Amino acid sequence: MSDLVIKNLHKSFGGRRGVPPQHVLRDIELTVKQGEFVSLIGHSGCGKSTLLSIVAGLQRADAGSVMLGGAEITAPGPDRAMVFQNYSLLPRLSLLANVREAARASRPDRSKALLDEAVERYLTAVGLWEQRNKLPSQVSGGMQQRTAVARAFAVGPKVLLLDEPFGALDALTRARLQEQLLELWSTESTTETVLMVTHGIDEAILLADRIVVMGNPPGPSVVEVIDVDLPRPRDRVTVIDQPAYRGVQERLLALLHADSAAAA
Ligand SMILES: Nc1ncnc2c1ncn2[C@@H]1O[C@H](COP(=O)(O)OP(=O)(O)OP(=O)(O)O)[C@@H](O)[C@H]1O
Repeated sequence: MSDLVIKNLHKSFGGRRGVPPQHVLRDIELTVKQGEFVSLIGHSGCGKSTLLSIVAGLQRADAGSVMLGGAEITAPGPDRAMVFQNYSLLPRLSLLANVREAARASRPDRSKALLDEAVERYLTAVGLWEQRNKLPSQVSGGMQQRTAVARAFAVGPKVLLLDEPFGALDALTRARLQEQLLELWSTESTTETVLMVTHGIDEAILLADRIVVMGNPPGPSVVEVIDVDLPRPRDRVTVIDQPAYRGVQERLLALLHADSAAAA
């Protein structure tokens, strides 16, 4: 099984030239099971992006380990793909070339036919096949983010890491992209596990199987893990009437409010 297992993880920044270290992540113990969708939520600065980038292999922890399928993560790899808030497409490449180049570089052993098939499938799934020859500057922010999502799926990762990917989008575009993400994750891809940073309580409940509430230092990084016991597929209009939805929403609000009160 390709579970993602985080054990005893610590991370600080600074701590040189007489400046005390800033402890950002403290003693994180978290297992994300293969096939799970887990959201990370917490106030600004509690270390959500830092945790995601350690799982991506872009940063190293000071102590502890992150294992994927029994192997320790020490560097980026094609078994993980990350989507950032700010689109991060290459400006001189078309949407098609952005997706194709990332997919080709991450899996050079894939045949041209399989590569072309993956690129077309994911650009079509996010509704951008017709726009494929445009440059990022010629399309909207929402379209750029859809391209970034298509690119991440085309890489064929086991684990998708999403760092607040819809934060910069308007509500309608965000809703559409949430649906496309769920569709891709649940039906059309090799991607089984999703770890997603969000600031949106409703977004976390709509998408996740479990929500990890993170707190600001000096307390522990993981304050509570909440199960979202709502059947799938979830409909954003009707899901909010379910008692389980209200329960999770109230618990999240209480925890996040308590953390802001402690930080004040
Ligand atoms: N490379 C770095 N060097 C020094 N400090 C850093 C570095 N990266 C992050 N930090 C600090 O670590 C803390 C956590 O940052 P991080 O971006 O992980 O938080 P976050 O929870 O994702 O915040 P936000 O919700 O605002 O994006 C912040 O105080 C930040 O300034």
